[in-house]
Amino acid sequence: MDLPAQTVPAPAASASRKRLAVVLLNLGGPDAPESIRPFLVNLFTDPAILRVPGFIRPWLGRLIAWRRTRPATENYAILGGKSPLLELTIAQGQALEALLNKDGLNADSVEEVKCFTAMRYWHPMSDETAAAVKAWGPDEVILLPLYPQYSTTTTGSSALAWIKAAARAKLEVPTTIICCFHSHPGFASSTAEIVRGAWDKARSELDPAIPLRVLFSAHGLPESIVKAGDPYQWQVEQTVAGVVARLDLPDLDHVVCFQSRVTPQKWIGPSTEDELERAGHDKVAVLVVPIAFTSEHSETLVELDVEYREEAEKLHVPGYFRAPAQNSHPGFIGALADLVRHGRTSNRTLCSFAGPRQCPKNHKDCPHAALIGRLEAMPGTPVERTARARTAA
Ligand SMILES: C=CC1=C(C)c2cc3[nH]c(cc4nc(cc5[nH]c(cc1n2)c(C)c5CCC(=O)O)C(CCC(=O)O)=C4C)c(C)c3C=C
Ligand SMILES: [Fe+2]
Ligand SMILES: [Fe+2]
Repeated sequence: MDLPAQTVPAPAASASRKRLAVVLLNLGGPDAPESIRPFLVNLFTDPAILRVPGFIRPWLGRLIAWRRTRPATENYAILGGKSPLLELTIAQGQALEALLNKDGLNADSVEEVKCFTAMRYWHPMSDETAAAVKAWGPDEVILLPLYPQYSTTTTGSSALAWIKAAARAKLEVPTTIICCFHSHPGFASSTAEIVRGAWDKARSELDPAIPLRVLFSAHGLPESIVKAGDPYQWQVEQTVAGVVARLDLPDLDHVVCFQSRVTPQKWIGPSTEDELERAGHDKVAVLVVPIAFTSEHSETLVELDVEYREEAEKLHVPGYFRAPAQNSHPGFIGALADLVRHGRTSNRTLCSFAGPRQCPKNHKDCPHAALIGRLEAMPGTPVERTARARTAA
């Protein structure tokens, strides 16, 4: 596969010039119709996603992927047979790289920053990217998930995949993992700016007599994963509270809901579809805000823009509007730059937007409780080396 953003010249070693590789972690999406099935197989055979005994997983995962291929193919056909996620993630990386190189990271040191992309379920995946990062020869690596809220199924899974790939590539440099930024002030403000713009536009198009309700719609999760201790739902609620506080819309009618249920188990709710039904019943228009995706992809462009819009019409919802995802919004890229700066100076292997653990104790799958030990115990990995160096210091 051609990876223009990651084919980089070999390092021109210089003692005074430090190199920082920022690896953007994202989910990935098929790049052609024939990639849809193998992409889904990668997704459904991930132990973080399909929590069944290991000997059943390859069979069951393939079966679920096979069943999902048809609806997924129909969805991706609307987008020309592929996901836009890679292009949008590369664009975010380019904007972040330009900003970090322009503004610098520390007043007292001159550094060169390069952004790379590692996708979890489709190319470029961690092994390819770890090799590209190694070839560039950084002094330090920062892993930056494009998921604001931590879930074992997303950031947790990607971080583990990266650490294993980095060990295979013998990429032995200090590595910091930014685990979440659900309540980062810059992230909340830039999201509020986007939502406020969409709100003002919707209001200007809507009959003033019709009330408008904001549906903050996040990707759902099976309830069993949340009950097992995954902090994702709690973190989504924190994001929404932070964004609403910055909207300057007193008494805003809003709700947090969850979309994209793809397995038969019980998923967390309320579902976005149920909220559309309630809006139809209450005769209020809706502004749907994707709150757990930072770029457009199949679930915003197809599920929100096509399927739920049609559903809203059927349910006689008197108006349907959708706020865009962050993509390369300057405020959002500024927030990512701040996370990188903070991660570098935190002196932590695992760093939230504010440094230490943010999740209340009952979320036992918070990475500060559940992931850090596993990462540090992986022999020969960059994280283990960072941990040892930090312990020694
Ligand atoms: C916050 C983000 C996400 C969480 C949490 C998440 C959990 C999760 N996802 C599935 C199954 C599928 N997800 C699919 C696509 C997809 N998922 C996310 C994000 C989260 N997933 C994104 C950004 C994308 C889109 C990629 C793209 O198309 O550009 C898909 C494939 C599409 C489809 O078939 O509709 C599946 C399947 C599960 C089971 C799960 C938690 C257990
Ligand atoms: Fe998903
Ligand atoms: Fe946490």
